[in-house]
Amino acid sequence: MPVLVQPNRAPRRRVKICGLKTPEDIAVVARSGAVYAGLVFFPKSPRNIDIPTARALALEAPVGLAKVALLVNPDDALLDAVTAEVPLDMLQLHGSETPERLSEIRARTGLPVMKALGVADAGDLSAIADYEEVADQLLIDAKPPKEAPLPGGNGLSFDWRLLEGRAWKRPWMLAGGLTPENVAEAIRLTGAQQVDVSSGVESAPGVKDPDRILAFVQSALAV
Ligand SMILES: O=C(O)c1ccccc1N[C@@H]1O[C@H](COP(=O)(O)O)[C@@H](O)[C@H]1O
Repeated sequence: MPVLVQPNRAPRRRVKICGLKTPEDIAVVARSGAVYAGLVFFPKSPRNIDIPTARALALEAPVGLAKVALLVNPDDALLDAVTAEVPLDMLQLHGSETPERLSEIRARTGLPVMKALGVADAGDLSAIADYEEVADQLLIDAKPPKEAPLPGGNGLSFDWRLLEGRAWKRPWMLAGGLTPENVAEAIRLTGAQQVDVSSGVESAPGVKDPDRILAFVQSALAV
């Protein structure tokens, strides 16, 4: 009898590719072995898409590719509009949402929430404890500089040694300036089992590069 499932051979590490805008992006991400596809709802971003486009992309995604909506301080109207139209598996909250607001969003949408937290130095790590009880996952990203136009997606990294040996209460994802060239080192230093990338797999802002997506996932899963 053929063996259809080989759980012991499935990589434990999970990769998210964020800022997908076209059916071709979805196809290459699905083929790459990544398990999360990020859809950005933030007008200032070069990766922003409207709700009908997001719906079409989400419907293209094969079973097994989780659709993650990236939102920045969304109000209830935006949450309702996005979740009514787009079949989603998780929300990524990349603004200054408080733990209380996170709980509200979780209850309102019925979706798991991943809270992005920016890190520049050791002092920023104290915020992790504030969210560990309410977030389903944490996303640890580089803190954007004050003048940065975006709260994330800037291709900036932080000192990964700050996370070395840390005990985590929640599943978490490492982000910020990851590339096919540096992701393996980032994983080794931080012990991250999940990694997220946007600008590091682009040929221009908002334009995904299939070869870089494939190289990124291959490097991340090979560690
Ligand atoms: O990708 C964006 O345009 C974006 C906009 C607003 C908030 C977050 C955004 N992206 C997220 O930022 C991190 C790091 O991205 P990068 O790899 O350094 O470009 C990642 O979690 C993206 O999902």
